[in-house]
Amino acid sequence: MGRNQRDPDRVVRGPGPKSRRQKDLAMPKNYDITEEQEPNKKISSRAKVRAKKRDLKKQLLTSLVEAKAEKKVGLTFANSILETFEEADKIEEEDEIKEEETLQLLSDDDSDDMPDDEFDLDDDDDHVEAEIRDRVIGEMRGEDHEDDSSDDEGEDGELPIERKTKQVLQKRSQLSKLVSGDCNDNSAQNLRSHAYLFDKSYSHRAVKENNIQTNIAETETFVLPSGQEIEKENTLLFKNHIHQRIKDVVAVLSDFGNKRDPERTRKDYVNVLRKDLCTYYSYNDFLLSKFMDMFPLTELIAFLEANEVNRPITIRTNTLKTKRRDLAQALISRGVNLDPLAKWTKVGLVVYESPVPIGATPEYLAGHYMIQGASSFVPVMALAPQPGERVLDMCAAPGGKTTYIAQLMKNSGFIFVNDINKARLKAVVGNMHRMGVSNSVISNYDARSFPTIMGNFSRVLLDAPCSGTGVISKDPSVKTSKDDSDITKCSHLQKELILAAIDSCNAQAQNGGYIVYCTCSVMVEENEEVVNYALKKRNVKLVQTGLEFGVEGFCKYRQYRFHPSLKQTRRFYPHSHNMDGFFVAKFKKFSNKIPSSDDVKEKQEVKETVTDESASDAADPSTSTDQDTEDKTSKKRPKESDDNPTPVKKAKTNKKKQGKKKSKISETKKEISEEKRREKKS
Ligand SMILES: C[S@@+](CC[C@H](N)C(=O)[O-])C[C@H]1O[C@@H](n2cnc3c(N)ncnc32)[C@H](O)[C@@H]1O
Repeated sequence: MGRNQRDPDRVVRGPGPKSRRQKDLAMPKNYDITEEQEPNKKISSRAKVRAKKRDLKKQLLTSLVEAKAEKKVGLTFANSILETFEEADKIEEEDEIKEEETLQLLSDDDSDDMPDDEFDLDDDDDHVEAEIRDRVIGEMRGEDHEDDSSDDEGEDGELPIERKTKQVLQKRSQLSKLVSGDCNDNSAQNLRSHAYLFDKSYSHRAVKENNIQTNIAETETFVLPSGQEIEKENTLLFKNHIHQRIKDVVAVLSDFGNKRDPERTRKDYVNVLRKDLCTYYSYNDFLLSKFMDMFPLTELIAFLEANEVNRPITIRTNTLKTKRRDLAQALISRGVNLDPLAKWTKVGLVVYESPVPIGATPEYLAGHYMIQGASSFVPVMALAPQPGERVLDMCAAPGGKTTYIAQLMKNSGFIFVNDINKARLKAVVGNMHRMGVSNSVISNYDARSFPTIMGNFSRVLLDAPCSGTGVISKDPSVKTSKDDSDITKCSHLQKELILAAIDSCNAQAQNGGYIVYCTCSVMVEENEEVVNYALKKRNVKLVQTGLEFGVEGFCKYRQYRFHPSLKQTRRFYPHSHNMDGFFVAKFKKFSNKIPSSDDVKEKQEVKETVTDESASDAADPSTSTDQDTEDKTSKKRPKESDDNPTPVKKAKTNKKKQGKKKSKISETKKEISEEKRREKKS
């Protein structure tokens, strides 16, 4: 029976598909057909599949437009995808006609001239899709369109449907290439995931075609995706979805009054955002929450993004052997593309491109430069070691900063180079030899005991072991491997090391008495908290680092309240300074006496009462050089009788005359001793 013929005996059971179809014309264009939205409407599984495909096509088209606009894909490639669309559509059309005919043949319910499956509400969406596609094709192709249609004549004996299927399969392999490529870019990533799904969707069609037209090799039909491929596909789709939600939630949080859902609190949004950021950037909840506490939203995203990107390769000229200009010239003649690193350094170079490995050039092997992140220059510049001085590098391996210290000291005086890790010390020895450093002594101690071994240093550098939260781009394992206890452990060790560093330094050293503390962590517990602890426990004060850039350290941070002079410390971030996250503090030691616990308490109280004085002191820009700083501090420095630091010796309790103390302090002291007495009794 033909599709237009009617059975005169047929009983009409209700409105035919045509009338139902007319009702649907009133639907909005972007109406999405799901059983949920229209529970009574019975939708065939085929219609659902087609609706899904339409969605995929739309997404692919959108991604394609984005990727093309951002020049992430070439015109030829864009064209090939669009052609795949066209071919796939043609196959689909022919397939539908065939299916209609089959249905017609099988069905005896043919009161209307349309098969049931045809009223699948596609038309409006199809029009929209066709419009988008035409627009995209127009935009994409422009004048450069290369017409490669050559389907007038088929190969020997090939039916048109076979030919088209083959073409689709060819295009599919092009799509697969795109899908399998690596990408960091969002639009390209979108395009890939959509292309992948689209490709998969048409793979099934290709299999179907092959079942009918069996003269296409079986291996070309459908390749079952591997577990890895499926995983990759799911990850890509999932990531795109999460990324979009992050953007949406950030948009709401940035204009909360207007954009919020009144039913939801800010906390609800923040919780969703935190989870999504953890998933998208692969952090554990602990670390991400820490970063969320530290940065405002937009800065947080910038920080997380910066952690996904490698820092520029930078090198430091070894002025013991060459000049920066000569080194640059030598490397340029080897085809290296480089530039001076920044205005703040006269020895740094940034390397953009190199045809030879930058760690294996003759200049490198001859020790003309050190490959060193820009952030590693900073603490040594703050330390400002002078020729002829006695300097200690407490945690030195592999010796990047030590070699810089040596060159600033013009290979004179002494550098004591220590590290607890013997294996890492081998790298120090290698670097010293290569760089021609001859003023160093290498030791292998736990630096916490260093004051009992040696003292009397003019300057001490403590580049402390840390959680590495500033160098995530170098070591992404930090994202998931650190928890609260790691940070606490680091902080504890750092506090012990900083006291040892201060105790190894001689407050009376000529032009010296400086300690630089630094970490490649951005955690407050490892930075400001450690510095604040040292301020309480020893006779040191913070001075300016002499660095022109970096952001001030925290004086107030959540539950913490630090000494106001903490603003003299400097923080460096990957997203604002394009260098690893870093923290630097410079102390001036003004007495070799180690305060007793009573003194510490007293010191704490005095500090609280003289807060404002310290703050104005800290803000004084004239403290930018060592000499200036020392002059300033010497005015405040109490008279010393003990010129020679003997760190092993325990300092005696320093009893000051009660009469000179402010009444407030003595009152507090009384209270403390009262409390002690009460404790003893109880
Ligand atoms: C951040 S790295 C130092 C990097 C080095 N300053 C440089 O620029 O090449 C920290 C170093 O501290 C060392 N370290 C850890 N605990 C130590 C301790 N208790 N005493 C001495 N060194 C220690 C580690 O072995 C590690 O080499």
